[in-house]
Amino acid sequence: MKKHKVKEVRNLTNSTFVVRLERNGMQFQTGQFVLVGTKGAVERREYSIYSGENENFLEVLVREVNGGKVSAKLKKLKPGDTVDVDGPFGFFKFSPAAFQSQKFLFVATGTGISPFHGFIKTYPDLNYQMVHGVRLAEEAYDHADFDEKRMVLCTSGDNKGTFEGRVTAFLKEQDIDAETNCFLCGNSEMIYEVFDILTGKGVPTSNIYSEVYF
Ligand SMILES: Cc1cc2nc3c(=O)[nH]c(=O)nc-3n(C[C@H](O)[C@H](O)[C@H](O)COP(=O)(O)OP(=O)(O)OC[C@H]3O[C@@H](n4cnc5c(N)ncnc54)[C@H](O)[C@@H]3O)c2cc1C
Repeated sequence: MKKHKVKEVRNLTNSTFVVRLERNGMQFQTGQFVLVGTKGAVERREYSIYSGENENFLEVLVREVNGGKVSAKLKKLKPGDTVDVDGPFGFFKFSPAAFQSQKFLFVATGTGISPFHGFIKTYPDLNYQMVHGVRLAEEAYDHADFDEKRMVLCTSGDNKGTFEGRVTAFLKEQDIDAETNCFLCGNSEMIYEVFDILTGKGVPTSNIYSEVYF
């Protein structure tokens, strides 16, 4: 475990924020996660790495969960504070060179967009479509960092996104090339449903990769 100093906390909504930490030389592959906790705390939680492999800082995107033990403490962090970080861990690693087809579909709910932010920061020239599902359009976390033409914002609680409804409803309407490499990240319910939609459209299970948050 290492101590990392907080450089900045950037609020994106009332409950969601980006914590920028000193990188301290940490090597990782985009898509991996770190365990983060406040200084000396017993409890730590997994957070996908939001920043790119080549940036000189380490970022995580966190949503404060109601009554959550760790996320509520992270919300109170200030520049200069220290957090405990372990890792990197995980197999949701992304390296475009590993794929024959260079067509990528990224599907996320809520803060599940975090690893994909890391992907595009690391590999800005990717041929991808990002489908992001949130309740309200204000939860379009840092969408300006993505290519506007490649982003679909699905909103289930207002009509201010590109598509009104859940990511599952959007995907059901799409033709998806079976060669597409599909990456899913977020809550388990979405992942199971999207998995069925994609396989139903002929995408082989070997082309589907997922990271479950809760
Ligand atoms: C591999 C991995 C990567 C993750 N990456 C991120 C990330 O990048 N950003 C992020 O915000 N979270 C991420 N999470 C979730 C995170 O690890 C914590 O579970 C979350 O911050 C809640 O922790 P807590 O201690 O505040 O709440 P707890 O006290 O542990 O739990 C409170 C309750 O909230 C539920 N819960 C957990 N996460 C959410 C959520 N996002 N929305 C609604 N309910 C939830 C739990 O199931 C639990 O019932 C990731 C989880 C995993 C397994």
